Amino acid sequence: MSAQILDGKATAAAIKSDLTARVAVLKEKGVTPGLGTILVGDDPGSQKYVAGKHRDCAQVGIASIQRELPATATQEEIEAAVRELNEDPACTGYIVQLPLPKGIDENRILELMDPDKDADGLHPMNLGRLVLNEPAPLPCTPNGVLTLLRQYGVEIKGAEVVVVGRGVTIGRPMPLLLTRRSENATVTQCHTGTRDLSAHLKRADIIVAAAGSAHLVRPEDVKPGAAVLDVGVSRSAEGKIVGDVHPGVAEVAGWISPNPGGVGPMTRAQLLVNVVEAAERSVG
Ligand SMILES: Nc1nc2c(c(=O)[nH]1)N[C@@H](CN(C=O)c1ccc(C(=O)N[C@@H](CCC(=O)O)C(=O)O)cc1)CN2
Repeated sequence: MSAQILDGKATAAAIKSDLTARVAVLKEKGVTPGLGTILVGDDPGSQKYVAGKHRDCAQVGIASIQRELPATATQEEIEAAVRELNEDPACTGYIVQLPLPKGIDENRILELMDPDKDADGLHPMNLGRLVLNEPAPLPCTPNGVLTLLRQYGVEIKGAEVVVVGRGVTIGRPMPLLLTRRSENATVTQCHTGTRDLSAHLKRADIIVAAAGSAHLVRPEDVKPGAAVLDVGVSRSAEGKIVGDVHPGVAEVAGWISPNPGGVGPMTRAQLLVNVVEAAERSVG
């Protein structure tokens, strides 16, 4: 058996094509959506992701606002950049690229953002709205995972889903999205404290692997025909991406997302969706 590829690159391209048309309509109404990014430090991965976000913006006609601070930036300096984007009328929505350097209070930075400009859906108010089932910008990676599953017709309703990881960008919000009535999945959240990960994985119809642990999910852990989404990123000595999913899983799974080329491009596409939706709300 060889799994069907959940092609994030192609699905993201289709989303961006739709957004290009929507941005053109907004511009006719005198509104140019703008995405801001705050990047602190010189982590090559983060630099690459932020550059990709701005490349996407250029493709669909969204304006880019880039703020870069050195790794030595203080809490106060980062907070000043956040306040500046909160006030900038050209900035429809923005993100603070995570993780921030050690010693910076990340939660305080997120809390300081204007929730109406939170393009990542990670402000506590927006995460709270998600819990309360109120409209909110959805966190980009979890929403990208859902969009990819829907695009390829993977049954989510009633599915047993195992999410591996509990980080703020994916692991925490992913079950919130999956357990909404519109999705109706049953979710088990696993993490480094889980006693028998393999036992949980073996029961899953859908696995979302977001632990950042190379080849954590092995072929023998996967139920034949399951959908496996590889979200985790580790780097080999040569700097190449190594996902959380062992390559042999493709022989057992029914669907698999490549890494790179799977959830990463979807994360970026959903970010643009959040910015365009915010701009559309502003024109009513
Ligand atoms: N503020 C945020 N910070 C971070 C988020 C996030 O959603 N918001 N998620 C991750 C990183 N991330 C988004 O910023 C991200 C990860 C991967 C990609 C991507 O396009 N990956 C490519 C490969 C790129 C490469 O070669 O390295 C792919 O998978 O094909 C985009 C964005 C942590 N921080």
